Amino acid sequence: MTYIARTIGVSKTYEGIEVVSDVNMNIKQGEIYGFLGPNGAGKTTMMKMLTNLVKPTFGEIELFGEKLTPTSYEVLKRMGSIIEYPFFYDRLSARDNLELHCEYMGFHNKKVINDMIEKVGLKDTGKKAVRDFSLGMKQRLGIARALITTPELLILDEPINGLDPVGIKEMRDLFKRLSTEYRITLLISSHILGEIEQIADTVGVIRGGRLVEEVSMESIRGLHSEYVELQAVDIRKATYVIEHQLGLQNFKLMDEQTVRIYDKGLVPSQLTSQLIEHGVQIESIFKRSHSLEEHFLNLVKGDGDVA
Ligand SMILES: Nc1ncnc2c1ncn2[C@@H]1O[C@H](COP(=O)(O)OP(=O)(O)OP(=O)(O)O)[C@@H](O)[C@H]1O
Repeated sequence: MTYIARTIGVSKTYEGIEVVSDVNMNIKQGEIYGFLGPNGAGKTTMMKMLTNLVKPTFGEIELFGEKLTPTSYEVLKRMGSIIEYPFFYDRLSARDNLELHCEYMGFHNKKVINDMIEKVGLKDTGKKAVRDFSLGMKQRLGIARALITTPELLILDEPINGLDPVGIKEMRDLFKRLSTEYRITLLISSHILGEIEQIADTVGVIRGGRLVEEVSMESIRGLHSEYVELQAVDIRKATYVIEHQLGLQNFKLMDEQTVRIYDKGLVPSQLTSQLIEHGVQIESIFKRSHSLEEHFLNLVKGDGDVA
């Protein structure tokens, strides 16, 4: 497994208060890593540490396999970020803003500007001043600016915050494109699950400065599909009926009395009538669906505002 960024036991204390505690994050090359947590959980602080804006009190950070130190300039050149709200000259156009940025950064390859403007979908804005941009357009311009040095890793703190549904959709599409077409690894923070779950490959959940979960969305989806749970006196007989009479394959014996059936095509009324017909005494039967939302809400319970 190639990790583009890792944190090893990272903590940060401000004025005697530990706001990030012993965090181990593992961001794989090429993925979209969704960093989810309520306001004040420590997302921005983590991102600032990853970009060398803030030094960890304890622990280590590895970027592109190298330990991050105060002089890791080469490593930092391989990443782009938007952590605070990006500043623009609001009387100037998107292109002029990006040109000024290149000059300021001493980056002489201005040819990339057109590519970046196109990449983030601002090609048609022409001479329009940034002050007349929507919030979504400004966010995309910020991303274009962060992409100018063609980073391999892009770190975005709450990039969807405040956008309307159209803006959110455009931003999501942009993230997917950056990931699939341009192979950029993305670390995106949010306090809203719905924003993260549709795009992320891996989700890290932070609460009160602690990373309470880091998991692939694929495994989470698998875990939280719907199932029917059956309790019966003679569970062996019940599984025989499930397998041979109803032709179902996807079930799991949980204990001496309980079986969970994951088959999507299962009709519970059919199951009960077959079981009764074959003399199986049913103790209980119910359909369960533990949604993704419930799962994450349970993880951050107590802190309130993860939606
Ligand atoms: N420079 C600082 N000095 C003191 N405390 C700080 C500083 N920066 C952040 N904190 C505190 O650290 C905690 C975590 O803040 P952080 O901004 O990392 O959280 P967050 O998850 O990004 O939340 P939000 O989405 O509200 O920005 C908060 O309690 C915050 O008040």
